[in-house]
Amino acid sequence: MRTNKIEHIGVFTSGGDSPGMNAALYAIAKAAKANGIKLTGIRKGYEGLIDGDFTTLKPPELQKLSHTGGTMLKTARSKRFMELEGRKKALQTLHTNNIDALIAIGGDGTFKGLLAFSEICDLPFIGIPGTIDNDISGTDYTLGFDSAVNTAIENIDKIRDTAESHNRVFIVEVMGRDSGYIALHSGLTTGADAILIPESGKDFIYLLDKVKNYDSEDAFLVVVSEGDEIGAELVSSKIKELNINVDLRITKLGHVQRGGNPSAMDRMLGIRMGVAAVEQLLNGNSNKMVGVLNNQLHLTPFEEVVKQHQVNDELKALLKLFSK
Ligand SMILES: Nc1ncnc2c1ncn2[C@@H]1O[C@H](COP(=O)(O)OP(=O)(O)OP(=O)(O)O)[C@@H](O)[C@H]1O
Ligand SMILES: O=P(O)(O)OC[C@H]1O[C@](O)(CO)[C@@H](O)[C@@H]1O
Repeated sequence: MRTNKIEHIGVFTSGGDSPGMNAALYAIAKAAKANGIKLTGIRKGYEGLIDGDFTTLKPPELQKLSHTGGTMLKTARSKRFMELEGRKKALQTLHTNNIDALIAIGGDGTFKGLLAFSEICDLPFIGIPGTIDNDISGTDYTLGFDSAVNTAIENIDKIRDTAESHNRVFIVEVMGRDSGYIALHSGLTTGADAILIPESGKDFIYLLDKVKNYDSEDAFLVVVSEGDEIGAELVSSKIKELNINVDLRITKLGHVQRGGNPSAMDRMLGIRMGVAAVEQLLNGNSNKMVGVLNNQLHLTPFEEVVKQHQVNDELKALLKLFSK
């Protein structure tokens, strides 16, 4: 535990934006003000940390933005921070501006960045998991995942309407990078006929078995994660090989899943984790991520966090049951 007094916190969002980031920033601003701490917003993730691209954050302004998607601090994927030279420049910027602690909201890449930074910088860092992918250990859900799933299901429901009207096969690709969480949640909750995720080797076999019996008098919906090793195009050609008469379309939902107002769950997650991040810094914690496990706030060291959050056996069993 650290004992140095913290008077000035810097906060930034990094990696892909995710709904709920603005709610977390509002909570951080509230908690900082309540504790008499100066708060500086760092724009464009690690890019702003390197360049000293700063802004002041005040609770009344953030209050009006906490229900919105995206991130008011902007975000970036920074090549320069991957290099030691960039990290050294960031360290210099922190010292020049008398920032004595950092809160980062981002995904596993962002926390890998903080781990690399901690080799040359001994200031305390706390992370908040903000990514739609839900691919982070140490929290049941990441900020933005619930909103992204809700956006995906709203769109898949719409696709079902047209698919049923035309008796078509639809392959809907959803985001998630290497993680199948968005596909699994959106596929199960929209009654998809098949769900393909990177974590399962059997899902494609279930699909082929099922599509053989497809009677062309109904819709057939496939939800495929972008990280699945087979991919939407190959799935399409395999289905056509089995049945050349199928009327098939591919829809890639893409970045629509990242935007939009955060769900109630993501707003609450942002508020809880934002306040906790400030409190944990003041408690002397460092190099840890705040998460929510079993509905309790939980701290996990960054080294643990960057190991991928796996789709668990219960969810895999559901995938099997609903795919057959
Ligand atoms: N090993 C590393 N060393 C230094 N910096 C890193 C490292 N890995 C990632 N970063 C920094 O963290 C940034 C954010 O990582 P990344 O682009 O992977 O997004 P992320 O935080 O995983 O979010 P998302 O899940 O939304 O994509 C990178 O652009 C890079 O600047
Ligand atoms: O917007 P970009 O940089 O193309 O990144 C897309 C990736 O970011 C995410 O939206 C969040 O990590 C992934 O689901 C997706 O693979």
